[in-house]
Amino acid sequence: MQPPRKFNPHPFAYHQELDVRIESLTNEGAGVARVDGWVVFVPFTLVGELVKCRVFRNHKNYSEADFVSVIEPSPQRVAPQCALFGQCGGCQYQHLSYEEQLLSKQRQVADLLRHMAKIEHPVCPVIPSPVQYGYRSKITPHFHRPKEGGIGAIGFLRARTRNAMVDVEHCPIAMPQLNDQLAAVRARARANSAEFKNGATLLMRAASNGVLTRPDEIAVEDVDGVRFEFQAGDFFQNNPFILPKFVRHAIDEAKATGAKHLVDAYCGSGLFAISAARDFEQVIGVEISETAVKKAAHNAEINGLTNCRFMAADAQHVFKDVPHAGADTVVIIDPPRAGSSPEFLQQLFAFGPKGVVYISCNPATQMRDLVLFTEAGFKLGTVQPFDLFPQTKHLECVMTLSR
Ligand SMILES: C[S@@+](CC[C@H](N)C(=O)[O-])C[C@H]1O[C@@H](n2cnc3c(N)ncnc32)[C@H](O)[C@@H]1O
Repeated sequence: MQPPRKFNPHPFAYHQELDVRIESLTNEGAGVARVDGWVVFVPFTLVGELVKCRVFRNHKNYSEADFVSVIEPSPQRVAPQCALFGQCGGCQYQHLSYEEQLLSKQRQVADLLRHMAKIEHPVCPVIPSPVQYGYRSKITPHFHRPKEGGIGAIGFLRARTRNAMVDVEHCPIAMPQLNDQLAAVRARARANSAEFKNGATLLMRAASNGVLTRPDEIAVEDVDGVRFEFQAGDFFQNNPFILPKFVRHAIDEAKATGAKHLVDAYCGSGLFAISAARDFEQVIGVEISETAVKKAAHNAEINGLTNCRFMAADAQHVFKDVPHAGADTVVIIDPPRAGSSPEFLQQLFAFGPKGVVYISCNPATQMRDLVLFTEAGFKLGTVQPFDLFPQTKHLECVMTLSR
């Protein structure tokens, strides 16, 4: 096999096979081995295992290798349910028992707290998802620009590539009703390949009113007796099985601050604001997507709530419109993966809320923001991760901050 043009041949040759013992896992779940002190990363491996791997890249002070086979398996190794596990970039943990997945995510949060935020702080055990396969309510299979022969692979990004797709006929982490319709959705795209000048992303959203494939269709979800309507293409949490516990925790933490009022920043179609409305005198939500925020106002109405107000704006603008003192108000923030903006945090700190419940699907940006919270005089309370995404490296973390 010819090495790629820029391959650095030190210390290993291209595709050189090594037998290595896995000593630890990185934050993102890849195995770490050492060969005469030189670090080699091998994905899909577990601590203690002896594995065969194949080097594909040497960096300045470490190498990356593909996993080839297990020579001595860990007792925690389980059989992946997906035939594409290892090829598809969607899942990283199917080979790991569920208990170990949870422990590894708890350790990941503690490590990030230690290394990024420089805080030694207890992390609660990760709340498990009641369903560990067949839980995802939304999938978005993608395909590249059709060539003369029509559409190629329809599926997800191939592991450790930036652009290659792996063809996915069945996704075991998706809800069964999505898999039931996946063949038809794929066939429809292929039959209409002439319509696609470019690649495209297909939408499949399972809601209580069926499987929706058009972004402007209205999805309906019930979360703990509260009805939510939203556009199928807008954001909504992807694991309905864990949602009641997850939402309850955020609200209980917000209530425990003793604040009378709630601001829900990055509120989407109002999941936290509306679920919490009966626990607070006044609730204000802010969200940048106009379609989502319209639905939030509508959702307050259909649930018979009259104490909620929603604004379509960049989150940082909410504070000038809050008629209450910061000392009477708690803020829930649930920003996208990039985290909050410095402008938002400045406004938040100037407002001086009684407490903040910070929900994030990206613990790295959450830790970055946490440093600014502690510098602004906030004290870290409960750190509670939730496993919204079993079989994957992703996790959701709820941090409570008080002044
Ligand atoms: C992780 S989602 C959370 C939504 C909601 N809390 C929920 O759980 O359904 C993040 C939301 O932030 C919104 N968003 C992104 N940037 C924003 C900004 N600068 N200001 C306000 N909202 C923003 C997105 O449209 C999205 O709805």
